[in-house]
Amino acid sequence: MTGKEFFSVRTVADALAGFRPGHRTAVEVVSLFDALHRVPAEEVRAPTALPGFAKSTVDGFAVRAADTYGASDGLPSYLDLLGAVRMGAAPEVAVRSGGAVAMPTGGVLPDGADAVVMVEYTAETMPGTIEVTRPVAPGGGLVRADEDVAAGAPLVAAGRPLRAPDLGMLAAAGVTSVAVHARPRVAIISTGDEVVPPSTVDLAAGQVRDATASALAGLVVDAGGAPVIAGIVGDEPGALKDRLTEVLADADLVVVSAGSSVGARDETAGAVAAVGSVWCHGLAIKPGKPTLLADCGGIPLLGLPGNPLSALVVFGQVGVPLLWRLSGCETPPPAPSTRARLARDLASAAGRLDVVQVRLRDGVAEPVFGPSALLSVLTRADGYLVVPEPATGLDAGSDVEVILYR
Ligand SMILES: Nc1nc2c(c(=O)[nH]1)N[C@H]1C(S)=C(S)[C@@H](COP(=O)(O)OP(=O)(O)OC[C@H]3O[C@@H](n4cnc5c(N)ncnc54)[C@H](O)[C@@H]3O)O[C@H]1N2
Ligand code: MOO
Repeated sequence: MTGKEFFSVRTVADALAGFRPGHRTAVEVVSLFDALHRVPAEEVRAPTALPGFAKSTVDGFAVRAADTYGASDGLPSYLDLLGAVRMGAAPEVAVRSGGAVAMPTGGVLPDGADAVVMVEYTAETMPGTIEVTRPVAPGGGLVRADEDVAAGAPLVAAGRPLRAPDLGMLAAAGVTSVAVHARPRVAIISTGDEVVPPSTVDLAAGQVRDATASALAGLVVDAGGAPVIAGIVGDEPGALKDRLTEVLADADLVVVSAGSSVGARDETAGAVAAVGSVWCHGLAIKPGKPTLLADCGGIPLLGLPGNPLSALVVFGQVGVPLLWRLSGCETPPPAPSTRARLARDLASAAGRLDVVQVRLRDGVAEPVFGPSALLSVLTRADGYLVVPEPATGLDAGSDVEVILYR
């Protein structure tokens, strides 16, 4: 059909605000070793205080701080050496006024002590007596029993992906498993008669190997999802609808690439309309306008442009936040970024989000231009910048934020 236009074009901001999945994935309990970047389904509180005992943070001597006041190289404080604390054991001796107990870093602070003076500021000039040549303030050289976390205080928050230190904190608290949202299952369907599996050795005229599914699977994994490669569907009428019906039974998000433009064989919109309700057809983004968002009985569906570059850009802007939300995380973890100086003017249309690939050289962001038909535009880029929806462009020399690929 000719003369077709996109209907119901929406902005990316609208899509992020208004196209929200109603459901979250189920909750499962995983061990700490499987918990990195997973999203806790509930807050975890510390069963007990951490570290749980007042401990020395230096090698030295547990003392009463007041006994060291005014100490200097010229006029040291002399303290009786009362004993030593062993690592991993309760102190067998207390500190009294005028006394000191030898301490390893991490040892339990003996009763009566309120500070630990570093060994560097002491000397054992005669057996049984130490000289202290620097004063230490109360609380110096130690951490309190509840200084890391108080009993009952939050260890990790619900909805924030777990980072490596969070796993350490949970382990320290004796929490060895954690309830997280299941990885969203993302069914990835490629469409088009010309698209053949990547394993195809010899291509017939006009055939292309499926580049999009593998690349999308990478983005899905990166955003904590579980990709399910759901194959290639040809252009014959009805085929896509049948495949959609199958994959919708077992997916949290369905992604269909190609076929959502305005060409004669662009079947996606029709097939999607048969299994769900189309939320928008056409997104105000460049590249990536031929995008379709639909709700299929509570399962969000993303119809992406055929050009792999455009498909990946749109998935990054819309699919990735959607995936995080499905996993129970409302605000996706920020991608690493850097500031740079824009090398040249960039034009854009107001109301449209432009995603511009850039290379970075010595703090300068040089746009990588090229048609969306070329995937190499993405593989050559170090990152991308966004010309926001209200802007009509950016001037050469502008300070821009570049989101970095890793
Ligand atoms: N008259 C117009 N034509 C086009 C417009 C337009 O607005 N008016 N938009 C262009 C843009 S932008 C894009 S993007 C494409 C998107 O069209 P479709 O989503 O219908 O995708 P196709 O036409 O099927 O494919 C486009 C291109 O990508 C190749 N392709 C598709 N799938 C894969 C895959 N899995 N792996 C590798 N390559 C793939 C396909 O062979 C085509 O070359 O429409 C423009 N046209
Ligand atoms: O939007 Mo097309 O998606 O520019 O290549």
